[in-house]
Order: sequence, then C-alpha cells, then structure tokens
Amino acid sequence: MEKPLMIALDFDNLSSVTDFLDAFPDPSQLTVKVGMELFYQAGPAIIADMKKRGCQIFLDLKLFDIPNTVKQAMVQIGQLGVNYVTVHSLGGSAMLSAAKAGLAEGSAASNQPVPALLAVTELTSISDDVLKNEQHAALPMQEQVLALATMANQAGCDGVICSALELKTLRQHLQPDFLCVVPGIRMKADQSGDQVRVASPDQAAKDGASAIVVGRPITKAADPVAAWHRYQATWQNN
Ligand SMILES: O=C(O)c1cc(=O)[nH]c(=O)n1[C@@H]1O[C@H](COP(=O)(O)O)[C@@H](O)[C@H]1O
Repeated sequence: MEKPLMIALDFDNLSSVTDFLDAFPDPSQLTVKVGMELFYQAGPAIIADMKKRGCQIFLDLKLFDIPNTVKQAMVQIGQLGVNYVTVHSLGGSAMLSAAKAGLAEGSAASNQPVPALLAVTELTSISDDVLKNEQHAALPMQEQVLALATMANQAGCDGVICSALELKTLRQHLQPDFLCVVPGIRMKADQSGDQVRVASPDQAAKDGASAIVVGRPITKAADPVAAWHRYQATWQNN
C-alpha cells in the first residue's frame, strides 16, 4: 500500500477546492488535509463532500484546551468519519488522553472507525532560536520533540506531527508503527515560505516518515496534478 501524501487544502473558498479536486482523474486516490481555514468556512459539510469523493481525510484542527473541552470537542469530531485528527502535545498528557477518550466515544456513538490521533510536537515553522528565546524551552529541538512524542505515545496517541529533521531521533526511540507525519516538505525549486524545518520528500522517506503533508507547492502550482505526481514520485520511490 502507498504511504499517504496528504495534500493540505488550505483554500479560502469552496469553489477553489472543487476546481482543485476535479482536475484529478481519480480523487479516491488522494489523502486530503482539511485545516482551520477551510473547516471554519465550510464546516462539517466539506467532510461529507470529501467522503463522497472517496478521499482519505485528515481533519487538522490542532485542538489545545483544558482536557474536558478537548474531550467533548473530540466526541463531535469522532462522529465525522475522518481518518486522522490533530491535537497540540503542549496541552499535556491529561489533555491527550482526554482527546483519545473523546474520539473513541464519538466514533462508537456513530459507528465510525476511530481516527488516528496525531499530536503536534513543535511546529515546523519554529526555529531553534524561537524554541529557546520565545518558548523558553529547556531542551534543544531534537530532545524537545522526542520528549513531547514520548509523552504523546504514553498518553495513547497514534503518532505525532514533526519535521523531517527529528525523524531519525524519533525512529531510534519509538515503535515502528508509531506514526510520524511530516509537513514542511519542499523540493529544491520550491519556496519555503513560513516553514523553517524543511526537507525534501525523499529525505523524509529515507529517514522514516509515515506520511508527508504538502500544501502550497501543489495547490499553488501552475499544474497541481503534475506537481502532485512529482512529489509522489520522489516520496513513494525512496
Ligand atoms: O499539523 C499540521 O499539519 C502542520 C504542523 C506543522 O508543524 N507544520 C505544518 O505546516 N502543518 C500544516 O501543514 C501544511 C503545510 O503547508 P505548506 O507549507 O503549504 O506545504 C499546513 O496546512 C500546515 O497547517
């Protein structure tokens, strides 16, 4: 089975999403990420539409609140029938366990499969300097991401979001089936934009990513389908 290449559908209107997906001959091959920009605009109806197209769905809302609030939000999300969801690991182990319990409850209530719960470690836009001087983290990046991933693992998460630069460290310490989902993916010719901890699809593949997330290099390309094939080729063949 192919490893997921998750396309970040960071569009500000529905017709752009429709145009984008309609260009693909078989959208049921796609894994799509619905993030805050699209979900806050289109709501749960966008999930139903993606399901109708047969896409695998990553609902990336990065929940971060007190445990009870996160649990109740996850009860709702669990009923949508998506495949992956996110929380912030910095909310701590009680919040992560509550998220897991809420997802299980919501999925069971509506007879949906339980989505994989992914904990965001340090965002790929965070540099070593910001980690130290603005977040005032006590640990350097590799150890910080490993500590957060270890906590997420122990709290029952199915995986983490990390950058490709931490993959080797995580793979040394965590089980092979613990998901490491990697955004901040760029091929040489592409702009990094606001991403700081960046790597190519083949580096992510070689270092053990379970899935990669790619947005603007595909969605803003002159030919998005050709860009998707280009990313797929380097991701799947390494
Ligand atoms: O949770 C995420 O998906 C995420 C975590 C992270 O650390 N960095 C990150 O870029 N993302 C998401 O991944 C996507 C990356 O988009 P591009 O930079 O356009 O490829 C965006 O939708 C981000 O919200």
